[in-house]
Amino acid sequence: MTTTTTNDFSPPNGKQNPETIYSVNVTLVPLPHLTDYIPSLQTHTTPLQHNNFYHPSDGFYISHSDIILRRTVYDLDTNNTTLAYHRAGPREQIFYEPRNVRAAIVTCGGLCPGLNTVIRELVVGLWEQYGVREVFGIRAGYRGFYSMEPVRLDVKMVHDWHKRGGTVLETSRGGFDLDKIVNAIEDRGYNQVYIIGGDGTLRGAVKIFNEIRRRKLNVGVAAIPKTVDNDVGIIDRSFGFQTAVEKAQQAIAAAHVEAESAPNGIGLVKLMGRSTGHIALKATLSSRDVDCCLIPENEFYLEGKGGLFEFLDDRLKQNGHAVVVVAEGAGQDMIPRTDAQKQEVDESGNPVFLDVGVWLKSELKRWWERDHKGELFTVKYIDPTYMIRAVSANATDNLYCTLLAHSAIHGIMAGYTGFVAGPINGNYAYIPMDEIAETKNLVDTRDHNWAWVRSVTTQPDFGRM
Ligand SMILES: Nc1ncnc2c1ncn2[C@@H]1O[C@H](COP(=O)(O)OP(=O)(O)OP(=O)(O)O)[C@@H](O)[C@H]1O
Ligand SMILES: O=P(O)(O)OC[C@H]1O[C@](O)(CO)[C@@H](O)[C@@H]1O
Ligand SMILES: [Mg+2]
Repeated sequence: MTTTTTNDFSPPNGKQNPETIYSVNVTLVPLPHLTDYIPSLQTHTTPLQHNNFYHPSDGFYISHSDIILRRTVYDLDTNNTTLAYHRAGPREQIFYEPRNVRAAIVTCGGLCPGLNTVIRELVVGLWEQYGVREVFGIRAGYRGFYSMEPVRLDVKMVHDWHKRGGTVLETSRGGFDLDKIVNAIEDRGYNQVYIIGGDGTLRGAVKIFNEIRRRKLNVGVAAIPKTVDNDVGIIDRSFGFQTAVEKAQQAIAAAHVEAESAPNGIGLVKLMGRSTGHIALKATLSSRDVDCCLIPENEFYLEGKGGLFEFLDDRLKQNGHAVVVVAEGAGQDMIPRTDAQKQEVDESGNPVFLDVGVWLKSELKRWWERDHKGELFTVKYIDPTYMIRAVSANATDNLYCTLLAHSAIHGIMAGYTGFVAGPINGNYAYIPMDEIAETKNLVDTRDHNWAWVRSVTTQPDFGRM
């Protein structure tokens, strides 16, 4: 980056000095590489050089000095800094002989549209672009490394997997046993490990990578972030999220039809989002049928001035119907629960939620009975929870999954390890796993997206302003 600076940022007369140069301070985030702990590793020219379908021309190969800026928007009046990451893509020199590669692919955590596409494209990319012939699917998540026989994968087998929802390899929660997993990786002779999963999976992947590095194993580890909730930070969005939002709209449309077809009808839709309201937010913005969107990042209340009931009372008087979208993680603190329920966690240690939709439906009915006894009223509750994530990916997500998988392969082949492949401002980058495992992408209720939701719905701010 240039270091020349000037403080003359004044364009009001429309005449910007064409020679003005501004500066941005860039800090390049170091990316782990196998040669950090195995300095003797040999390089090989990539087989892409002789691939019938790729014709490497100028600019085809990415070099170690190609970077992607984390921030692309700057205010020239302030002292600007940004992090930068190594750019994803094929390298001319690689650190594996393809015929010696034994790759393992695992999917962990909940389902997400596009999982099968990522698996398919890892197999196809390794096979077609690099000539790798030993690719194994680990069954049923992390536990599969040490407790099940792997499945041998080939291009023919995975041919139509992108058309299928779920994960053909199967997935699970829990079962993370670091020693057993890394022992299995060693014993089975895997030298490339591709891990597809969400925040919990990424935290596990960091531990696997650290243990592999501690043992100085010649094994590259890459992760591809997966979460229908879109709660992984740094990257633009997670795959499958758009498909899920699209699917969620069908539920909202149905809730709207039900609500407007009844006197004082309320359509209530619960959408996924354990601790983030991204699906609810984007489905609300794109549907425009929603009167109120409730998310975990913005606490709400029911009774009194500025509460949900007062708002719905007005909306029913004005329009005769209303649609409420609630993210599953919203309002959890208001739902009465037993001590045992308070302690409940799933096999991965995630808290188990009570059904906010069921609770809200009964609270709405209680409110109406109390304040409007004798007047017609109906609440139609739609819970499409698993329907929005159990579908196959849409076209955009399928293409996205392909680029993610191929980026991961190129990175591992280039000797990088302990990284996540993902897009930052539209460009694919390699991000150290530990950095991404520590970030969380929450809805920022101070930014324009949430303001937009509020302006579209005119819902209350629940005391935030
Ligand atoms: N801190 C951690 N350290 C090691 N392993 C972990 C950790 N957290 C979770 N895991 C393991 O990662 C796997 C997936 O975790 P989890 O069930 O939380 O799903 P996830 O990856 O967060 O995906 P999602 O939440 O999108 O469904 C499980 O096998 C779990 O045991
Ligand atoms: O698959 P399970 O264990 O029912 O978990 C459901 C959770 O998984 C997710 O789909 C992804 O984390 C959440 O939205 C949801 O809370
Ligand atoms: Mg998770």
